[in-house]
Amino acid sequence: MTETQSEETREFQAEVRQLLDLMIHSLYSSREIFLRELISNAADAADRLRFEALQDPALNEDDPEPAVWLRVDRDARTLTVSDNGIGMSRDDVLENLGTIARSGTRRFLDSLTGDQRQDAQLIGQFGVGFYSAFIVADRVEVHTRRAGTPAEAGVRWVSDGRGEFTVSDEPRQRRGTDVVLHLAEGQDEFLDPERLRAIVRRYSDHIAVPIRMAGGDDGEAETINRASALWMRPKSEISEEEYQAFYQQLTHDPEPPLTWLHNKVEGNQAYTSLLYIPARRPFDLFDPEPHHGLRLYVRRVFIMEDREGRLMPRYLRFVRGVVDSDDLPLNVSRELLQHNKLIDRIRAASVKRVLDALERLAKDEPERYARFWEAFGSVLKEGPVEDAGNRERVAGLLRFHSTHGGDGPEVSLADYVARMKAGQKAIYYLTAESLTAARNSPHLEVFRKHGVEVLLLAEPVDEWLVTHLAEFQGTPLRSVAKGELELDALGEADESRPEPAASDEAVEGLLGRLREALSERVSDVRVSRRLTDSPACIVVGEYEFGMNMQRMLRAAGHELPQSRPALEINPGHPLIRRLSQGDDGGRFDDWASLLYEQSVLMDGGRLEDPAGFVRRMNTLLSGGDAQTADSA
Ligand SMILES: Nc1ncnc2c1ncn2[C@@H]1O[C@H](COP(=O)(O)OP(=O)(O)OP(=O)(O)O)[C@@H](O)[C@H]1O
Repeated sequence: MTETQSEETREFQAEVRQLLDLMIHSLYSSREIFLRELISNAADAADRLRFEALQDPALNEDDPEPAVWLRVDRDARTLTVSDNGIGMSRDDVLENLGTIARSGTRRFLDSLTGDQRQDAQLIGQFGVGFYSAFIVADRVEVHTRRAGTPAEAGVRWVSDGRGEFTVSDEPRQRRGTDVVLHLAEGQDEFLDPERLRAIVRRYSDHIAVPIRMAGGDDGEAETINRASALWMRPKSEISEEEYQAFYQQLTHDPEPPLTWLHNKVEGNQAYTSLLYIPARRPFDLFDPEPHHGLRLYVRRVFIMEDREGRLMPRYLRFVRGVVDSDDLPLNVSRELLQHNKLIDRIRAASVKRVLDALERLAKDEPERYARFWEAFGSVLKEGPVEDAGNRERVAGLLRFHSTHGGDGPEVSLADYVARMKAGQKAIYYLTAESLTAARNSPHLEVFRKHGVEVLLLAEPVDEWLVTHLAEFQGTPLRSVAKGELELDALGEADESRPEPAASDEAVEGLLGRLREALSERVSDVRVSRRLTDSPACIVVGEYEFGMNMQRMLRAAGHELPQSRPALEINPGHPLIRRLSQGDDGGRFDDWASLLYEQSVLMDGGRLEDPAGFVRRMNTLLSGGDAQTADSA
């Protein structure tokens, strides 16, 4: 095939085009990060080759030592980043470099702030690294061949980054990839070996693959990064800056990590782990498919990034870092990892280390712990659901909003238990759709009156949490919105219950009439021990899903049996008093509906017939004159 026959020109996918436009025109500050991105791709390619060659050594051809090269051609004004990694086939090239937007691209574009410095830092995190070449180059060529394919399968990709790229066949002896940057006007600093060396040291020093550059006048190539596995060095010899730099290379997170744990386990099953707890939440923390995981090495050879969560459970998925085992076989496969005792042991020990560290942080540095909680608290709340074995420990790390706390989520279960009232037998909580809804819920009235603390849970995950966290250190957790309340345990409850202003018979009579009027909608109507200010509220059975949970489940497409809540009324409220005295203007059914409907609304629920509700309310507000309202 001649080159022209194989040549095709394509347009960049729309979002890629937008991205390129941005690279070319606005990401000018910190433009040196392009080198970090290209080196990181090259090193990944080397790692992938090494892994595949474990199964198929022929892929190594006669060039088994992985390396990345930087080459400068002053006359042509090019900088080339080369690797002898896995390389790309023609299809790979088409897919990876232009026709398909990667999932991060849209989100990257959405996250831009307009502040160049900040935006440039986003590049690496969103997996849009390759295109950063166009920050400094006005023409980029990629020459590549996939390992294990013949020389004729080589491919060339060229673009000026302005809308189109061209792909053609190009025989190539060496496997792997060369990325040739034709530097744009004014970018000559990237032809200066000293400058390149400084950038590599700053951003890529701990990349485990050697980065080589033709050095001084003798043309000898020298390795310009450390290319050593930082985690294998003794702790005492690693500076704080080195730990942080390694973290940055691993994550591209511009912010330093909150803390890290570096452990060497000796013995017949030896391994080393270096685990980092980041300080801020990555953009993809809640993606259903995890993008990152701990990096697993076997005797310094990179095996895989553990996206399946074998080394770290999902509720600790924010932990980044490295595990390097001395004892796993080098040809370890994903399947093997699923059932491996050594992996199980490493995982259990790593979880313990992270929980230890979080407990220490919570105890010794509550302010930094609060930062951690803000970033990862809602993920940690998955812990009691996912990890029954560590339920109690994780529960101890949780922080909540509370009727007795300040503005932030700062109350731990231990705090709560320590200040429980004499006679109080449960940790009370309320789940709601939002914090405001929780704070204003009628369910809190009697608790406020008695000064009993209630935890306010307003995140979706909280509903799952409380179904799996029945107790904390022997004290049961109870929803204030479920079942009949037993406030008697608090001693003072009985005397201070709201004084029914109507006679018992009148209230009994009202209950009967309400039951009849609302028989389709509620399971029972009873006198409330919860309310002091509101006329009525909705209550579900002790073992039923709360209203909020029911709404979430339905929204997620679950079919739930129609369960009817109970309606509780407050005989001390003027409205209830009026109704029990028969003062309803001949519109008892409307009043009954209204009581029910306002209770549903206060609970954050939706009405089946909102228009009917508004009509009834207007009728009653205008004095219950049926004629005017109905004919309107
Ligand atoms: N030197 C290379 N060798 C082999 N494949 C490469 C090379 N450079 C890029 N690629 C391929 O192109 C894809 C896109 O690269 P790009 O830098 O845009 O994103 P990415 O590296 O996937 O993102 P992330 O930084 O999240 O890993 C890569 O995933 C890889 O498949």
